Amino acid sequence: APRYPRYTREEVGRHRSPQDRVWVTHGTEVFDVTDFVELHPGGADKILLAAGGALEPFWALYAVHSQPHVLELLREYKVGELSPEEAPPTAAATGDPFAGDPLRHPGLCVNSQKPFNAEPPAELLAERFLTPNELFFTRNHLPVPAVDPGSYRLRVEGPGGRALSLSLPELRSRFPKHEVTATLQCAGNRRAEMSQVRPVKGLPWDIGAISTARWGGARLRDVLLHAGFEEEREGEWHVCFEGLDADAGGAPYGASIPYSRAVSPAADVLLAYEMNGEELPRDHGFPVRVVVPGVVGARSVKWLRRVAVSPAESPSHWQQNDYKGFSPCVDWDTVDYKTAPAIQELPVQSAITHPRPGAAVPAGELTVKGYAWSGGGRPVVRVDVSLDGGRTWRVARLAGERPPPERAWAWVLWELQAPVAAGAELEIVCKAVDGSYNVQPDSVAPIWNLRGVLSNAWHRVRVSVRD
Ligand code: HEM
Repeated sequence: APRYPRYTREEVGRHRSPQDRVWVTHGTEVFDVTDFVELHPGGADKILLAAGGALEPFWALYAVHSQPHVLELLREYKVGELSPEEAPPTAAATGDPFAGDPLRHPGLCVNSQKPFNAEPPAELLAERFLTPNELFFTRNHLPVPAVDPGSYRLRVEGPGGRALSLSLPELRSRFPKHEVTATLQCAGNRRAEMSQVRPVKGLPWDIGAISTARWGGARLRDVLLHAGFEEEREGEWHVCFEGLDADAGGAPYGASIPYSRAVSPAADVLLAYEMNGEELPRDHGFPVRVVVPGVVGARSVKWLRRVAVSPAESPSHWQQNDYKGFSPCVDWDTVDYKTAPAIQELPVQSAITHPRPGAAVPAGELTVKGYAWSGGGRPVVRVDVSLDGGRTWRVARLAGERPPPERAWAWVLWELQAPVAAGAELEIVCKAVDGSYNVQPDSVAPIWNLRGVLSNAWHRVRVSVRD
């Protein structure tokens, strides 16, 4: 057998265009597929999304590739093997607190490198109900902590000093594993549209700061009851979470949820150690994260080190002075964060993932695709789609099974087919309705807010139909 040169993932990542050659990996093998790009039955644009990284997360979305003839074809393009002893740089060695961050898939659309914030390409977002882990949107506030699973301990505390310390094997063995399919969405999803109205402060997320996974872990409820806390508490209590990620001054990321949600068996709040059947990836909170279904992603604290029952909300910056909504009349000179509640359940949301803005689509039958979701476990009951800017409407077909009422934690994917005539200019619009008949606002300006959160106006995509 031929001996192949060894490459690091970083070296592979430098080959992302026909000019620099297009390299991809599959397993531990490296391929130069530059000459295949134009021959790809799925299109050159699709194959380029994987350029510089692993094919697996993309092929997980398109089952056509799990056929022997595809692997055979790939074998012709082999140029190397991945180095087995790829030692990542450490934060201590370089003085860069982000140097120990994991390697990411180059197909992600990056909004900020340090801390790392990235979303999957919109055209792939709704291709599958479960988002592959490598493509799941990543929202980090700080460097990714390096956690040794052997010495990891989760502390559970309350007033009066009641404390429990759990190792990873204890968390896995003492509590039944509970699985929940839940969508997480960042409060800033679709912020880019809001900044077109007036500038806002924050990462310019497109429509991809939302993803869905099957999470596995212990129920927070079971852990709290095991630690001696009761089913109900008089008055307003909270459960505060702290991560192992900390800023330069040592302050950890933190957030809290109401006690009633934390102990409710119907709320399905998890201390998750699995994501889509695998251990949590480092970017998603290895070894343990909170997953609060139906609630803004900011409360699903990653790299969890401490759970504390408290009479007050988390004192963290991100609970007190961020992730809150304000009137369009409030600016940075007048804002008073104490006057608004922390965002918990999110409003109803939907977006078009296909076609993309500015596309030139063929005449004939057009397929419009997208996602829809609502907070608080409210199911999406309908998605309306317009091709003429909202003058006339059709009802999209919702895919998948109907979730149990009040526990609709995951998005629905929807699709609409409609005939379109050559030369037409279309303004495609979508809007979702949830089980409480909440609807999305028709435009962005009336919900504009200085931090660019809760951006859920009708999603509009302009395309032209080719002659
Ligand atoms: C080197 C990498 C790749 C190879 C060798 C490859 C190969 C192929 C082959 C042989 C087919 C036809 C399969 C059949 O019908 O029997 C196919 C179809 C397809 N591929 Fe890929 N592919 C690659 C990467 C990708 C990526 C990264 C994506 C998506 C991001 C993708 C998306 C598609 C789609 C959507 C089709 C179906 C096209 C259709 O039937 O209309 N492929 N690919």
